[in-house]
Formats: sequence, C-alpha cells, structure tokens
Amino acid sequence: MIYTITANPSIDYVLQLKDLTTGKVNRTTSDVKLPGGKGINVSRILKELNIDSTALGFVGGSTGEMFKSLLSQHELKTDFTNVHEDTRINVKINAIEQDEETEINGTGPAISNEEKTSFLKQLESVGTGDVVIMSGSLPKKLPDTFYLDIAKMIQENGADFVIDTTGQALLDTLPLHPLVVKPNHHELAELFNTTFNSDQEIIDHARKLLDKGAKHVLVSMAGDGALLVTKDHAYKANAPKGVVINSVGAGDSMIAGFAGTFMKNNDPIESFHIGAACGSATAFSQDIAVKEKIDEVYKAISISELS
Ligand SMILES: Nc1ncnc2c1ncn2[C@@H]1O[C@H](COP(=O)(O)OP(=O)(O)OP(=O)(O)O)[C@@H](O)[C@H]1O
Ligand SMILES: O=P(O)(O)OC[C@@]1(O)O[C@H](CO)[C@@H](O)[C@@H]1O
Repeated sequence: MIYTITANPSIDYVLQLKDLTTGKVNRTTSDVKLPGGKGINVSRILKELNIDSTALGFVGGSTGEMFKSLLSQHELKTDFTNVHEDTRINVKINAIEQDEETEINGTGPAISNEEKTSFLKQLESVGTGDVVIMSGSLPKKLPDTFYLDIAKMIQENGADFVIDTTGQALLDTLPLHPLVVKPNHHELAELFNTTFNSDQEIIDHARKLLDKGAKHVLVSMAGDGALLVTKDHAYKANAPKGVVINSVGAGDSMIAGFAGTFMKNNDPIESFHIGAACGSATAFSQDIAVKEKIDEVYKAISISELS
C-alpha cells in the first residue's frame, strides 16, 4: 500500500482574474475551491492511475469539514486524524494577462501532543512492501524533524519512503535512502550554492544526491521538462507544448506518477515517462490532472538518453 502524508492539508481557493493590482479591490473572473495539500495531490493522481493509496494527515474545524466534503467526490481512501483547530485555506491567484501565478499559503492548525501521538499510532503497521510519501509544510507545533522521524520509524519496519522537501531537510533524508528525490533545477542549484549552464552540470550535481544515498533523482524544470539521473545514465523528458492553466501541483503529480508506477513495475524509465506526463497534464489543467489528460500528454512526451 502507498500512504501519503499531508501534515498540513488545505482548501485551495483558486482565483482567476485578468490582472492583479495589490493595494486595490480586485475582482475574479472565476473561482474554485479544491481539496489541496501536496500529499493529497499525490493521492489524487495515484487514483487517476488506478493505484491504491491511503491519504493521511491532520484535519480540523469547519474548514476541515469543507475540505473532506470537497475531497469526497474524488473517492480516495483516507484516514485523517481529527484536530481541534481549523484546516487552512490557501489562496492561489492566476493573473491571466500578466501570465503570473501568486500563492498565499496559511500556517495551518496547531497540533497537540495527543493529536500527534494518535496520528503516529496509525503508522505502526506500515512495513515491507509499503511506501510512504510525505510532503508539504508542517502545521504549528510539530517538530521540524516530523517527516524525518517518520521515515526512520517506517524504514526500520521495511517500508520505502519519499519526502518532498528542499535544502538541508532534503540532504538529511539521503542517508536513509529515499526511493526518489525531486528537487527542481533551482532547488538543486541552491543546494550546492551554484548556478547551471547546461544539462550536464545539472546531471553532475544530481549524481551527488545519488552518492549521498537517494535511490533515484528526478530534476523537474517546469516548462523545460525534467531529467532522470541514475548512476550510469541520464534521461530527459521534453515538456510538451500546451496551454498552462494552473501549474500548482505539477511537482506532486510528477512524484505520484513516478513512485506509483515504480512500485508496480520497477522500471525507472517508464515511471519517469508517466511522472513527466502527470506533471505536464496537471500544468495544463485547472485542477489536478485526470486520466484522459495524462494519457493524451503521455503520447506527446519522448524520453531521450543524454549520457
Ligand atoms: N509550463 C509547463 N509546460 C509543460 N510541462 C510542465 C510545465 N510546468 C511543469 N511541467 C511538468 O511538470 C513537472 C514538474 O513541474 P515543476 O518543475 O514546476 O515542479 P515543482 O517546482 O515541484 O512545482 P510545484 O511546486 O508548483 O508543484 C516538470 O518537470 C514538467 O515535466
Ligand atoms: O504550504 P505547503 O504545504 O508547502 O504547500 C501547500 C500547497 O501549495 O501545495 C500544493 C501544490 O503543490 C497545493 O495544493 C497546496 O496549497
């Protein structure tokens, strides 16, 4: 079973307007509320790919009820821990004529010790053959090491894990051999305090993450596609042409496509192809991509070997 952990889920309030002027009243041309949070997005893509997962996380208050109701139409398996304080609302502003996306994410509820303990109890049965995908910010009062501590615990029981994180937190996960890490090219450059001028430079730095323990490294590059780097090979997926509607969740979609497929077939290249299709398909959709869009985009992506 794949478990996704979204410690800090959200209602994503996605607003579209022509242009955004700060300090003024702006009016939307359309607005939708979506059940958000990185692990939730991963579970939603897995569902589209017909791969079972259970979504875990902390949900509370009246916004939590709305979040669950928004999510219910997607028919995911969930096992949320109820908390006292409200689930957050994240505001996503797509200013069409400015071609600009602005996000304002809330801090989320404070999690009490009892709520945290009850959540962790759920993970005691996770073991060999399971994968736990953890992503997104932490709500108030959870320790910075929350995801890392979970990785240590479930790994001792034989499970695989993915933590979608950046910076030092990403480096800290590597000795535990995560199934995959997926920095974007800017995040990878920041990790090594450098800038990249070629794919080869990106590949060389991605290999350092393999040397430190990652089992697979994907480097996402938004409209420039993505790289899959293994010890001896590197592959590039093109970003197909299309109209970008809302790229929020493209990275989550790519992780879901890669990890979910790899669990099934152990084939990193096909997993990469599907991951790239999920990422672009989400960028070309207002919400997280649906199966038909993923299939359409898959056909427009080719994987080429670079080195
Ligand atoms: N504009 C785009 N056109 C085509 N494909 C895209 C576009 N943006 C993203 N993708 C696809 O989705 C993948 C992941 O996107 P991106 O690199 O933006 O991840 P990210 O930085 O983790 O994003 P986010 O945090 O917004 O989810 C890219 O590698 C690419 O394959
Ligand atoms: O504040 P976090 O937890 O870092 O990110 C949360 C979030 O921006 O990530 C998802 C897209 O990746 C959205 O659904 C959600 O609103």
